[in-house]
Amino acid sequence: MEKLLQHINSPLDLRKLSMESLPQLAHELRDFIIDIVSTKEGHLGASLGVVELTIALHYVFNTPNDKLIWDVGHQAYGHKILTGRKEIFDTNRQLGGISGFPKRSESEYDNFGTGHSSTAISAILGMAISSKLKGEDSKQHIAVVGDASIASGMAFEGLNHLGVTDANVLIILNDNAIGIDPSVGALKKYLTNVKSGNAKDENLFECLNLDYSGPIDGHDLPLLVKELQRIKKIEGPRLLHIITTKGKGLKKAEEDQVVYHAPGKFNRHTGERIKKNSEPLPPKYQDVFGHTLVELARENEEIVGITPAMPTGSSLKFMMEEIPDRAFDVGIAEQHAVTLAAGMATQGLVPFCNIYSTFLQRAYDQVIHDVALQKLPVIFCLDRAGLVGHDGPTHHGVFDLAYLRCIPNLTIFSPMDETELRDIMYTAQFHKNGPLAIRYPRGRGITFEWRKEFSRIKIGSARCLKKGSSIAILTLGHVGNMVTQILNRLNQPESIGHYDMRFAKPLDIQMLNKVFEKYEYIVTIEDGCEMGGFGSAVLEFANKQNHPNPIKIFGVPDRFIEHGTVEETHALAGIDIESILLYLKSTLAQCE
Ligand SMILES: Cc1ncc(C[n+]2csc(CCOP(=O)(O)OP(=O)(O)O)c2C)c(N)n1
Ligand SMILES: CC(=O)[C@@H](O)[C@H](O)COP(=O)(O)O
Ligand SMILES: [Mg+2]
Repeated sequence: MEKLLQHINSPLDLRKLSMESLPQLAHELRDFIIDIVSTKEGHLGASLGVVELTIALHYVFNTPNDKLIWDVGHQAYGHKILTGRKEIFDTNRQLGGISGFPKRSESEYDNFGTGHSSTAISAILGMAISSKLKGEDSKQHIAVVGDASIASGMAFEGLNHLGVTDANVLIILNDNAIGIDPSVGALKKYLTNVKSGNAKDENLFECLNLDYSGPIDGHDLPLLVKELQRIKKIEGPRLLHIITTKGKGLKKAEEDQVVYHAPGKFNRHTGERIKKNSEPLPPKYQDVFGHTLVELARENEEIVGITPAMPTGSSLKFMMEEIPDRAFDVGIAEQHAVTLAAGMATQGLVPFCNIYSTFLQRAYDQVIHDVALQKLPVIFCLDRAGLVGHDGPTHHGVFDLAYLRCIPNLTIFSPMDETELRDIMYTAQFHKNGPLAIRYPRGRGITFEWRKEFSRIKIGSARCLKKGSSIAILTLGHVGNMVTQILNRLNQPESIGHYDMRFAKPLDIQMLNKVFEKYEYIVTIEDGCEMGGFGSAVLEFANKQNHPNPIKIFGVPDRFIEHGTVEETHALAGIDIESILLYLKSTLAQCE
């Protein structure tokens, strides 16, 4: 049979198809997504689950004139393929290729850039109000929001406003009963009741003044099209509740929805995941965090763990399995997670609040107002700090050092390896003098034998790893491991000293004074933004202490870094081995 998808280069082509041929197109679209993601990697389950919805939306609505926003955007692969990016979809998330999320600069069909969750309702309402003000009354505005994302505070703020407007907005609640990990909370319970017909009389969304319809089967394409055509004619704020299966159409992905959220490479026929490497590798920082927390929590009953919706990604799941009473997945609720931790800390608990660096941006005021101002001993474990690679600029954890360093009472540590991570976690439970943030990257460390006995780290203490004579390299965190490779490629490695500073705040002033007196040139390396980060802290120190040494800062420059492998994104940011070597060679030449 001739493929339908090959003739679809835009929704205009799609709209020429008969209703009867749409299920065939859905089948092909699903296959296409599976084909590419099985080799190129990326988010899988969410896009497979909305194949029918994607087709129905572009079939019924007049996109891009009608506005469509995909919340989070990890489910928008079908949308990308149907809106002119089929031929380049194999570049998804690769350096120079298309983004894994909707992006305004990429297509007129990507009405709003997403990546972080729960923004779509506010953004679509903004567009709808703008349409009203411009007199474009017939324009439709649609936001697709998942069941986990709609439970977030920001989504509720949007719904609360939406319900008192007459804006032409349709919210599609895509309810698959799972986020990355199973959805949590009272709203999940409510949605389960609605689906099973056990909800009490009042409908939550109707109470919020939305014209509610559903729940309907989100894989029944004719039904979806019919329902969307009906709803399209209604004015004002509406919500359609659809039920879908994450991973739909690939058995393995339906069966193991957590793993197949983003499974890596897999066999496109069987769904079996392809193992990357059989060589033993050092552990992931995430696993060291997860296992260490369990070890510490077994000994210290005050320890609690918190994650906003990332138990698997952060490895808090280990504690949730072993000590469920003291480990909390609060859903996509970063602000709540931080203030919850603050509340617990007031009562003497020792909260380890694990949040991806990029998602802590959501809870900045809570860090300042609820935690630091009250000097509460909350331990922030900032996962995915630095450049994260293929997720790109929405997810790079590069701003944390700058946005945390300026907050009084807050201590900031970054481990260079697994042992340091364990030791600072051990130390953190005794640190009662305000919050402590521990930032570490996505992925593996360097130490195989990491389950060593704990030792306590002195707050504000740096380590000298190698003495030198003319250039001191000061590093913060895992990026410090680059220095060994750099030294191996230099003719005069003896001229270079290396210091693992560990604390971005407080700095080890004693050590720094010695370093600035001994060495002529100072180089700082970090994987955070160069403005306001660790290098800036060293500059401020030098300025205060009147040290005249030239200081070169290697950090992420003042622009958003695109997606690619971690190595590629480091090179884009100029914090890769080659860029640092270039600088060191020319500086060493001046020292001669
Ligand atoms: C603010 C924020 N916190 C956490 C995440 C990580 N995250 C990405 S997708 C996801 C789950 C979304 O679940 P749901 O909205 O139900 O969509 P589904 O994946 O089921 O389609 C989470 C927690 C995020 N993108 N943004
Ligand atoms: C879409 C989203 O926000 C998450 O799925 C994110 O991509 C997870 O990142 P990790 O793979 O680093 O856990
Ligand atoms: Mg979901």
